[in-house]
Amino acid sequence: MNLQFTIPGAVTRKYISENKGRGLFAEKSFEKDEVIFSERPLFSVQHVYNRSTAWTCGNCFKFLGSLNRQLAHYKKLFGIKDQISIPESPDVCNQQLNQYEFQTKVFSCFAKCGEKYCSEECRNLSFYNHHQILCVGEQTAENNPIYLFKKHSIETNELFFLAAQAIAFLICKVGNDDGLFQQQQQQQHQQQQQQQQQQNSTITTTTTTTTSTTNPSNKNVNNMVDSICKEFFQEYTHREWWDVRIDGNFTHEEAKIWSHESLDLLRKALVPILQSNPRTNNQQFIETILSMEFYSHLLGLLEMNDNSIGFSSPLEMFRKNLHQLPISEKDKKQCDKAMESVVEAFRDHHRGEEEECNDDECNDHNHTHGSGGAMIQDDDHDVEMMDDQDEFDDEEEIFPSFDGFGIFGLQAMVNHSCEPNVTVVFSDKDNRAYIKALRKIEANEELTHSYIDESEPYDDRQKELITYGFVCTCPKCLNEKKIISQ
Ligand SMILES: C[S@@+](CC[C@H](N)C(=O)[O-])C[C@H]1O[C@@H](n2cnc3c(N)ncnc32)[C@H](O)[C@@H]1O
Repeated sequence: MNLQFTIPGAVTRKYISENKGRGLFAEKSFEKDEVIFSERPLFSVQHVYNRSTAWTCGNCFKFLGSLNRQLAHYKKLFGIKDQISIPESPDVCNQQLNQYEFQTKVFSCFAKCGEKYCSEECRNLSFYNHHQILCVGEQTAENNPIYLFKKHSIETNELFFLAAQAIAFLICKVGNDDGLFQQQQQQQHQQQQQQQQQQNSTITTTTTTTTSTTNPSNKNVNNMVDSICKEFFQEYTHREWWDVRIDGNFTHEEAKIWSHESLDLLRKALVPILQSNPRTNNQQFIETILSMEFYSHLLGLLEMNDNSIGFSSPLEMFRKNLHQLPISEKDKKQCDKAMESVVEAFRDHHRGEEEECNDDECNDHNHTHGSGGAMIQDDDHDVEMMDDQDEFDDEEEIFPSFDGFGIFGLQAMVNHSCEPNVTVVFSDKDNRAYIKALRKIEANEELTHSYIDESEPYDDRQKELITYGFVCTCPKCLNEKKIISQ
C-alpha cells in the first residue's frame, strides 16, 4: 500500500503514550493558514443519500460537466421539461463568470452500471483499483450478490461500502499483474538469489523462480497478502467494529448481525471472482480476506480512522453570487430563469428530507455515518443542513454539496484536541485533503484536530469522545473540568 508516516521536513509520526498511541508532529514551524501537507484518500465513498443530488465523479468527486450540464442533470432528475439554460458567455464579464464555470467531460463506466467519471484517467483508476470487482453492470439481476450486498449496505450501514472498496482494492492488487506484484516477485527473487549465494548452490534457483512466475497462487500470494494486510492493520488503530461503532443509533447486537449478513453476501459475490483468477485462487487468501475476523477489524479500523469529505457545488456558489456578478440585468434574469424550476424542486426535496428526518427521529444510519475524525470541508462552506428548512434566507443551500467519507493515510494519525491547531480542507480540484495550521505551530509540536464540535459544553464533548474510546485531557478540557469541580 506504500503507506508513509513521515514527510521529510514537514511532519513525522511519533509514539506518545499507551493511552494516546501515536500522533503526528510538526518537523518545523508553520505560520497560521499555512498548508502543512496534503494527501489523497486511500479509500473513499459518497454518502448514499447524497448520490442522486450531488452529481460528481465516481473517483475524484469533482462535480461533473458544467453549470449547464449540472442543471440539465437535475432537470432530468426532477422531470422538469424547460430547456432554459445559463447564457454560455454573458457579454459583460466573462472572466467573472469563469470563476464559477467549469468543464469536465462525462465518461460512463465501461460496463455501463451508471457510475460516471470526469476523465478517462479517473475511470481507469477506479476500475483498476476496485470497481472491476464491485461493478453491478448494466442490467443487474435482483439476485446478483453484489447488488444484494449494496442493497443491504444501504439498508443497514454504508461503512460496508468502504470496507468492500478496501477488500476489492486488495483483490485487484493481488489479481492484477501490477507493479506491486512484480515488486514482490523481484524482492523474493533477490532474497532467493542472496540465499542461494550464501548456500553457494545452483540447484534450486531456476525451479523456484519459475514457480513464482508461473504459479503465483501459492506462497508468493500468501506473502504478499500477509504483508499488505499486516501493514494496514499494524499501522492503524482497530478493534472489532461492534465494539467501536460511534453511531449510537444501532446496537452492538445489530452491528454484529449486519456484519455477518454483509460478509455472507460479499462472500457469495467475491468467492467465484477470486476462484476464477489463478492469481487469487488461493484458499489461504480467500479465507483471510473474507473471514469475519478480517471484516470486523477492517470495519473497526475504518470507523476509528475515517474522515468526512465535503465541498460545495459550483452551481450553488454561482447561484449565491449571481447578483454580485458584474453582468447585465438581462443575463442575470436569464440565469435566474434557468435555475428557477430546479431551485423550487430542490426546496421541495429538502423539505421532504427534513420531514422524513423528523418522522424517523433521524435514525437514518446512512445519513448519520461520517464519524472518526474531523469534518473536511472547503474553505467557505458549511456542509451542515439548516435547522429550519422552512425559513429560507440567503444562506440556505439549494444545490447540495458533495458529502462523503474516506480514509486518509497520514491524517488518520492526527489525534483529537478541543483546542485544535490544524483544520482539514478538501479540494475537489485535485481530490486532496489539505491540512492547514489554525495558528502558528512550533517545530516538534503535536498536530491536533477536532473530531467533534468543540464549541459544545464539556459534558457533551466527553460523551461524544467516549465513543472514540478516550476521555479528552486537552488543556481546554482540563481547565473546564477544574472549574466544574470547584
Ligand atoms: C484517528 S486515530 C489517531 C491516531 C492514533 N493515536 C494511533 O496511534 O493510531 C484515533 C484514536 O487515537 C486515540 N486518540 C485520539 N485523540 C486522543 C486524545 N486526545 N486523547 C487520548 N487518545 C486519543 C484514540 O484511541 C482514538 O480512537
